[in-house]
Amino acid sequence: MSEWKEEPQITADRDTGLQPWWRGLVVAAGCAALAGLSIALSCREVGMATLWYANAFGACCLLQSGRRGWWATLAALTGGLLFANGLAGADLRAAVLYAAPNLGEMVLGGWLLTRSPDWRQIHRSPLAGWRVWWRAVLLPALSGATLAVLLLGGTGVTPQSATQLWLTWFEGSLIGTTALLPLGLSLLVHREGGEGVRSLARHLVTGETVALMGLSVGTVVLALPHLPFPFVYLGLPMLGAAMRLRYLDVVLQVWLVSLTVGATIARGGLTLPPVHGDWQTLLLHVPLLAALLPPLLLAAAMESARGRQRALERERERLRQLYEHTPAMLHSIDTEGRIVAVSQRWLERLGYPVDEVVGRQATEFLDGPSRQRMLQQAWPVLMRTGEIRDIELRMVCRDGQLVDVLLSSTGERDARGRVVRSLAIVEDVTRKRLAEQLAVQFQRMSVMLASIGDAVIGTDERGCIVSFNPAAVAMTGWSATQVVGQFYGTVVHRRDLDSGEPLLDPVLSCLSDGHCVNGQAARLQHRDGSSRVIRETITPMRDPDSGALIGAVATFQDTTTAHELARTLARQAQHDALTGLPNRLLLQDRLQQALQLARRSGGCLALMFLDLDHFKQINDRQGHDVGDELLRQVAGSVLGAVRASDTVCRLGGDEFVVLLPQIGTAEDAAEVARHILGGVAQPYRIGGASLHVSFSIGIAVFPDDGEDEATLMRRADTAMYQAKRDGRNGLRFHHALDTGLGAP
Ligand SMILES: Nc1nc2c(ncn2[C@@H]2O[C@H](COP(=O)(O)OP(=O)(O)OP(=O)(O)O)[C@@H](O)[C@H]2O)c(=O)[nH]1
Repeated sequence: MSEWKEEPQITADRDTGLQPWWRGLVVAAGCAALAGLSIALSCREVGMATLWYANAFGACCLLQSGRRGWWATLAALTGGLLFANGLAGADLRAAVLYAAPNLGEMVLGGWLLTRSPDWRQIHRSPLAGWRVWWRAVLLPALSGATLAVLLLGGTGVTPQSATQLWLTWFEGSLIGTTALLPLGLSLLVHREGGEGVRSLARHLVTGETVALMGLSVGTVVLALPHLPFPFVYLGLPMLGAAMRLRYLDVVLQVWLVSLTVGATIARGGLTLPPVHGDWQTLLLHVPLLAALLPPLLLAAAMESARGRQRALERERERLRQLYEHTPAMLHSIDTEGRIVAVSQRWLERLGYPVDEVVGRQATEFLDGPSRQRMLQQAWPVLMRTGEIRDIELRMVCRDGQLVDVLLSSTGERDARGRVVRSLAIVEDVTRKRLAEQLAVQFQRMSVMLASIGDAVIGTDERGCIVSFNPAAVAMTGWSATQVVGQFYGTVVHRRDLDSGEPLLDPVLSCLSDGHCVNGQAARLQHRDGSSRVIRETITPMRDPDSGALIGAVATFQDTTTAHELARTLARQAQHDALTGLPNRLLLQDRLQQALQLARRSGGCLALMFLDLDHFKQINDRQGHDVGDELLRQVAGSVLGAVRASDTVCRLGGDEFVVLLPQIGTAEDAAEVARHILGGVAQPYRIGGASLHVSFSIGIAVFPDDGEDEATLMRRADTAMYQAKRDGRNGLRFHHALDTGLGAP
């Protein structure tokens, strides 16, 4: 023995928990028991030990003891062997001579087992079983038999010849170790795997195990005494059990069968073949070995196959779980296009139960155009190349909803390279497509908002700005980044057009009552201090589904030009173009207001008609332009003669009207008229000429001369004509026409 290699993985003995002396006692007792059993089963009639179990036990004990406990184990085994031989009647010398070859076998077997880890695979690899057999069974038996002949031959301890001794030793050791070593090694393997004794026992005591073991043992009991070639019959149940039972069950059965064979032979229940003694042992042991060894190898092969089968099933189950529960839409189809498997995600997204999907054509779940594309383009490519990538399709949910998908598929091929099935991954791109469409729409809207001439400002539900287009930037002077998050009213400063007072934030009122604020005109203050007139509209924005307010959009446009134009037009409509004085339209308006006031207050007003005297002559002599200028200067003179609250208007030609809205008496009006007459009496210097003009003035007084506009106008006109008739350059009151009063 060169070196005992510490086998780091052998842990059986190192954690038994037994005290060394107690363990030694157990080892010695076990060895003695098995040796004693073997001796007891020896067939004395033929002078041989049919099977020898102690060496298998010893090899296992040495294997599990490790390097440190090796000597103690060996000592215990020696003690056990000596005790058994002594008990069988051998003297000490004979016992020592018998024990020595057995110890040699144990050591050789144990050492060879530690050199190779094959024994751990014994239960699931026939090759490992074979290697273990010839290394730990055959070689030790050959060595032991040879050593026995060397030690015992010629000592008189045994009556057998050297050949007989070698044969009986070799065969007994070979059969006994073949029968027991696999059981011992299996128990060690199970113990290393953490399987307890109870679990092993529960597994062993099953109906099938007991029945098959009973069949094998019964075959031994029946066949050995009564049938020729009994081991042929024994082989059948043994092989049957090897195919059905676990390896541990089979090795236990092998050991029990060997025990039964040994017991049967010991009882003389075997009819030995009628040949010479040496041949008799061979013809007994070779068939027995042939009956015991193949079931062991077959059981390992079956265990291995079952292990592979279980691994395959686990793998298949794992793949099935992975397939069904992977968070992706998967389906598999056969060559006819029928769905054969589908993932949970696929079913959830399209809303189908699995039994409505499996077996149906995959194209049934596509809309019309997609079905055509699949059948005419994608499917032929898949069948030909075994692969298609990112085919854009539209699937139909159970409720009719459409789902945009990208389908990629890979074909499974048979041995001849033909596609027999394909696995498709379906990517739901509905949201992606929607997002793309929204992005395009958003871009278009952004361009539109940027291009639009009106300011467009979006706010959130609180009234804070969220978008601000370039027109708004131009009109307010704020940049979009400066205003986002600010209230509309703090950015868009608006004032009342007439009063100039700051206006409230219209977005806030729109958001509070949910109503549009339509076409409000206001003056917008630019950041640079300038202002412009705007017309703004505030519209609430609502969530299309819930109807809840989600913000507001304010739009306004610059209406400064239109506003100024309107004001100019309004002014032109009410004023005389030549003199800038109010015209008849405005006069009527003011007269109406003055009459209302006078009626309410009980006051008086006067309406004066003024007509230039002989103006035609000036026109004719000096020209129309001079006449125009004269009219302008005369208008200024009249204006200078009245108060700011009075209205001077030109009716047309050389006719003027003065409205005095508040007078105390008619004399007040006469005073003003005289003042006017005095004013225009001054010469006007126009174009180098000095021109003299005068007015004929007719006056009507409210309420004495009339109570409405038309009457007052008519009567003032009448009075004016009277003034003309009376010689011009004077004034006449209407109410004094009959009395001749009112002359200056
Ligand atoms: N330069 C100028 N002349 C005007 C304008 N409108 C009217 N006239 C002239 O004013 C004159 C008015 O003359 P009348 O009021 O009819 O007669 P008159 O010469 O003033 O004489 P009496 O009124 O009777 O004192 C006409 O010759 C018109 O052609 C105007 O806008 N500019």
